Amino acid sequence: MKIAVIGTGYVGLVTGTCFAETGNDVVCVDIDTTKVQKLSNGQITIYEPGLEKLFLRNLKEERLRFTTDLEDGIKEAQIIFLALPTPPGEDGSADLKYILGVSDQLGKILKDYKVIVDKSTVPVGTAEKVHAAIKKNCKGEFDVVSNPEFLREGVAVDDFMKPDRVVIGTSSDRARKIMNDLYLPFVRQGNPIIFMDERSAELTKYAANSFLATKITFMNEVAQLCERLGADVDMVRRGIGSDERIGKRFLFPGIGYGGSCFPKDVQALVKSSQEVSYDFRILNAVMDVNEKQKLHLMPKVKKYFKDNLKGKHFALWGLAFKPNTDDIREAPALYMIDALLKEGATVAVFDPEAMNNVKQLIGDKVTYSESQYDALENADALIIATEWNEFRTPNFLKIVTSLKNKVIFDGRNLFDIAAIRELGFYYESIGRAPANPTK
Ligand SMILES: NC(=O)c1ccc[n+]([C@@H]2O[C@H](COP(=O)([O-])OP(=O)(O)OC[C@H]3O[C@@H](n4cnc5c(N)ncnc54)[C@H](O)[C@@H]3O)[C@@H](O)[C@H]2O)c1
Ligand SMILES: O=c1ccn([C@@H]2O[C@H](COP(=O)(O)OP(=O)(O)O[C@H]3O[C@H](CO)[C@@H](O)[C@H](O)[C@H]3O)[C@@H](O)[C@H]2O)c(=O)[nH]1
Repeated sequence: MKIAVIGTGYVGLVTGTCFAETGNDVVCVDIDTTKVQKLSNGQITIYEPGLEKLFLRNLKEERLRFTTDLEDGIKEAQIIFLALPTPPGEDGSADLKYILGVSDQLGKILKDYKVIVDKSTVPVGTAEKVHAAIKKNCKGEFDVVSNPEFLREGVAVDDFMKPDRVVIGTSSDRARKIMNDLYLPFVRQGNPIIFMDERSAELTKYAANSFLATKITFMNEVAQLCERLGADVDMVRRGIGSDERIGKRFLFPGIGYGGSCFPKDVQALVKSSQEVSYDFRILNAVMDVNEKQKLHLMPKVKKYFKDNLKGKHFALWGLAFKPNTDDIREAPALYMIDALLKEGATVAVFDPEAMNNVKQLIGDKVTYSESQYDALENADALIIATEWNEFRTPNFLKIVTSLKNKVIFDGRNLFDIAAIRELGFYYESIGRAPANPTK
């Protein structure tokens, strides 16, 4: 099939590459000239495990190409995916200016029948708005389909190639058949393509993200209780997660959920609810708890240093909002950095992939280290914000020799309490008793 993908960010690039990988001809369109130039020259623009290999192979096979010219990009396509940003507007609702702007342009250039697919996360009713925006200028035939994307960053290729399910919202039989043919290679292992109406598909995406954010937040509140009641959240997590009705996944407490999706999508669903006079109370609580959770380590840090962080120097491991990505959107680490700097401390950071993005955002407010161990030089304590694998079994001897004090604040519960106690560290984590608290 011939496919166009408009927007070549995390979702667009993965979508375009994976469709090319199953033999389709894909043209990706983006307004960012530098990005299109780099991609056309075989230079990948995001870090996503496994993506570069597929990207290069399909570029070489000429099943994947990039352009800034929308008309050229879509002219042969039977299906046009919109993988455009839907950032929060001033009031927290999803801003549809990119989606509706491109829809408006499409209306002026569509000639023969095409399926326009909302891949972006968009509020209920957007398919109708896209339809109206295209229809305004268009005499040709087209259908608008909602096909929300559920991939996670860091495992995006796997999630896309082997999805738990594909959700397709359409009331057109013609579009349904085309979408079914396109996705068949991805669901051969038995996971379903679930067809529904457009509105239900749009809501499914927000409900999924909000449910997962609620699950994490619930565990973060359980962790708060554990700290106050002398229980261990890891034990409680295992105890409840083995009940199949609850499930083992997404029960890991930490310094809050971040990323480009959960924070904005929970907020957008609350806003959509308000617009139909419904107060989605549980989600208001989720947002409130998560805001506070991002700084959950701060009182512990301040308490250890007797409420005076002025002149203290910290090593911070992990900047990306989660491991295996360079994405720092709404990363809890950034909130920690901000809070530490406000207290008069200095920070040396290390992240395997996200340092350039942080440099672009906050420049020389922190120092950037060559390795996780360089960051420790002369630091008063180590803070861990992201659970990259290389932080899980570090060389503790190097940590001991570089740090001024044997002190670790761990926002992702990486270490075994008994082992770290043996090593003599003062160690604070989430929902577990501190190790060596008297030091
Ligand atoms: N990032 C994820 O993991 C993820 C997963 C599922 C769904 N989503 C949703 O998918 C959508 C896209 O997210 P993303 O993370 O890929 O965004 P992104 O910011 O990484 O990429 C968006 C791309 O669109 C381009 N763009 C903007 N205006 C354009 C225009 N007029 N024409 C062509 N290109 C244009 C930008 O230059 C950018 O390259 C959002 O709605 C998001 O909520 C994201
Ligand atoms: O047990 C857990 C699991 C995750 N997180 C945090 O939750 C955030 C989001 O993690 P994850 O969901 O793995 O990453 P995303 O790439 O943001 O993916 C989410 O958002 C995407 C965009 O909508 C959806 O497509 C995915 O299905 C959905 O999982 C991160 O800050 C994680 O640290 C936890 O704190 N505890």
